[in-house]
Amino acid sequence: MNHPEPTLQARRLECVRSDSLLFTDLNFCVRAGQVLQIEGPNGSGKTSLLRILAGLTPPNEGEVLWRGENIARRRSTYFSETAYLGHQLGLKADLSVEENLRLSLALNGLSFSRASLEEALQTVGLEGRETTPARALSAGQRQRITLARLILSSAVLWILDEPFTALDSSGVTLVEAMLRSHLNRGGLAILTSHQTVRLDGGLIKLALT
Ligand SMILES: Nc1ncnc2c1ncn2[C@@H]1O[C@H](COP(=O)(O)OP(=O)(O)OP(=O)(O)O)[C@@H](O)[C@H]1O
Repeated sequence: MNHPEPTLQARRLECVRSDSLLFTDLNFCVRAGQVLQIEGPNGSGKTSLLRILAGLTPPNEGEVLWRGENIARRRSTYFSETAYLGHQLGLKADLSVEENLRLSLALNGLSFSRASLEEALQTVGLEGRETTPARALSAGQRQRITLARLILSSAVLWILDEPFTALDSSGVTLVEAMLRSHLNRGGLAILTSHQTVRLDGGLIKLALT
């Protein structure tokens, strides 16, 4: 079966939280090779929008389409093609770096070889840390575990909530490089960030108020 191009489309999205209307009639389309950066002040609804796009919360109105189909109707396919990096990193403090990665990828039915693990850890600056428990790492190093998860997931769509938080300048440069190679491979990404994201092209923006 031929799958339509990877595109994520928001149609007439509305979100109400705590009786406040965060956004309504929100429409956009993100295609392969593009990053959508969602900007807006604290409390404007960026995380709420990401959770809707990730299929974790239903919108009050409207729909999200992946490859032209409503994500609510094709949840398992959608989740298998998506990597969501939320505020909560989803790490188990007592598990090692490797165990955390194996567990989180297994939840999506994925596994990886020793060579892929070593390469991913090298890329994110955690080489030799396979057996270190997550609780023994710094906040930035824990964030880097989730970057390794992104690399190992081979997801087409990355949804990243504040991916630069806790990272030093080399970490910021690393995430930008990862985004560039993800786009070059035909991937797409949606992220929230208060800072400038340096890409070679493909960056589109959406401002919440
Ligand atoms: N689980 C929840 N129940 C009720 N209200 C919520 C919930 N989560 C968020 N809200 C409210 O929705 C609004 C938007 O929150 P959200 O986290 O989406 O904003 P944000 O733009 O990501 O903020 P920040 O920049 O601070 O991360 C806030 O006013 C918040 O109080």
